[in-house]
Amino acid sequence: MEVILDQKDAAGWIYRGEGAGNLVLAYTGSSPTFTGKVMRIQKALRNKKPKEPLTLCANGGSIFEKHERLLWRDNKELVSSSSKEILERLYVEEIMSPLLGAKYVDAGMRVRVTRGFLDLDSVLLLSDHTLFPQGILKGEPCIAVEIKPKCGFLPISRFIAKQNAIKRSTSRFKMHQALKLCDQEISELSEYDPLDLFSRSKERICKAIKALYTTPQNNFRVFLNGSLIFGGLGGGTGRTSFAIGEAFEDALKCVIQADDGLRTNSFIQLVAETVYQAGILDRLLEVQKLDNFDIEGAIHAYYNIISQPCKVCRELDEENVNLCTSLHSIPLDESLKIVKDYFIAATAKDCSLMICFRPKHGDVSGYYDSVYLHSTNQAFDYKACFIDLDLKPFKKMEDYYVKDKKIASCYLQMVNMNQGVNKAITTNACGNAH
Ligand SMILES: O=P(O)(O)O[C@@H]1[C@@H](OP(=O)(O)O)[C@H](OP(=O)(O)O)[C@H](O)[C@H](OP(=O)(O)O)[C@H]1OP(=O)(O)O
Ligand SMILES: Nc1ncnc2c1ncn2[C@@H]1O[C@H](COP(=O)(O)OP(=O)(O)OP(=O)(O)O)[C@@H](O)[C@H]1O
Ligand SMILES: [Zn+2]
Repeated sequence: MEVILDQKDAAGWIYRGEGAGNLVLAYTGSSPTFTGKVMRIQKALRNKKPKEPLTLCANGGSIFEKHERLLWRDNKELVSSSSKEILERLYVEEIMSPLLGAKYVDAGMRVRVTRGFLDLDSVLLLSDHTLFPQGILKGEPCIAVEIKPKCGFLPISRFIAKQNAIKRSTSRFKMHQALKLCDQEISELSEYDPLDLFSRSKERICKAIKALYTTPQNNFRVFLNGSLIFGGLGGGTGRTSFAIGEAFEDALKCVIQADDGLRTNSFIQLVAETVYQAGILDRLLEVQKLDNFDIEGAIHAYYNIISQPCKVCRELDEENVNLCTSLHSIPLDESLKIVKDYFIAATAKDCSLMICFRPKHGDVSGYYDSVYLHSTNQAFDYKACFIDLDLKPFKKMEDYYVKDKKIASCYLQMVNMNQGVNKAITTNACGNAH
């Protein structure tokens, strides 16, 4: 039976979180149809006038513009998507799920809504990944961690210009921190480095989780029974203060059986052990690595696809231009593959991972994977899922190139001025007092 959200279903949906593009509401009502679900609403679509069609049927019914249709031409269903929501769902199901593993991906269900419910035609219903499906073990506490890992590898593409060689030895996340600090998007540098989280070394994974706890920004959140208990709601947050740390330690009481002062460490160990043991990030890393030309190579393939003179080659020095010009004589199919892989990798570099835990009782082997926490002698069931696997707009390619240059040069500037980013925190390379 088709699910339709009606005015009578409007009660019980509460704010769960948001990003740049979407608003997420969680269900707390009593309807079994929506129990354990969240609703994901695209912000841009929310503001459409009632009479305006939600399905953007330009381009013969496809929501894609000309070049996007070319890019994704091997996937007929995707190309013929008539609304952004249909497209997003299909992209997750058809492209990301096979790459990341269906076990870790939830494409969700598109549900029609009546005008009395929301000023929309349809929304996406997803499982609430901060919870275990209801009814299995009622009354058990559920603790979930959300990690936005970002890019976990250093690029090795030969198309990286000499002046950007720093990209080969410093993670993009770390370099981006310098730009964010300059732009006052953050007030201090994160201690987190994705290279640790993706390292496959238990010690480095643990170091990464500790760093995320210390400086969560928009990369780390914790939920208890669906409510946020750590991290920023609807955005980032600064360094963890003593008071926040104490409140978190206290909130962990009902899940981690340890004395005061020891629970947070145990929780960090639990998350690190799970990331290490489950190998969840290994696949994500492989998908991120589909970007093997780096933006400095992929941008040339982009100009091939849009059949326009390459704005980048125009500005390169002689040494770089010779190498990059070669990319303008490759077959169209090759250009399409380079750019398509770049976009798939971009999704994988921007998604988040949710891992939900509940204490396990008895020795029974269950449906879920489990992890053992030595420090407290406790076993937990866990389930993991990637969220926010959105397709990035094709027209963002030029922005990606510009931002990449800006990130590398801002970082270098900071290093040069201060001989080390840490020193830059206090003197702030942008000249702003902090
Ligand atoms: O470019 P980045 O690495 O800053 O990633 C953007 C994210 O920034 P952050 O993780 O804070 O660095 C950014 O996150 P915030 O809005 O800063 O929380 C978005 O996720 C953005 O994607 P989209 O435009 O919403 O599709 C992201 O843009 P894409 O690069 O993934 O297109
Ligand atoms: N299926 C889910 N279950 C539980 N919580 C979720 C789910 N999907 C999203 N959330 C929560 O809502 C927040 C915003 O969702 P999401 O990341 O999809 O938004 P976005 O606008 O795409 O973000 P971004 O700006 O990073 O692209 C998440 O950070 C997470 O806390
Ligand atoms: Zn070029």
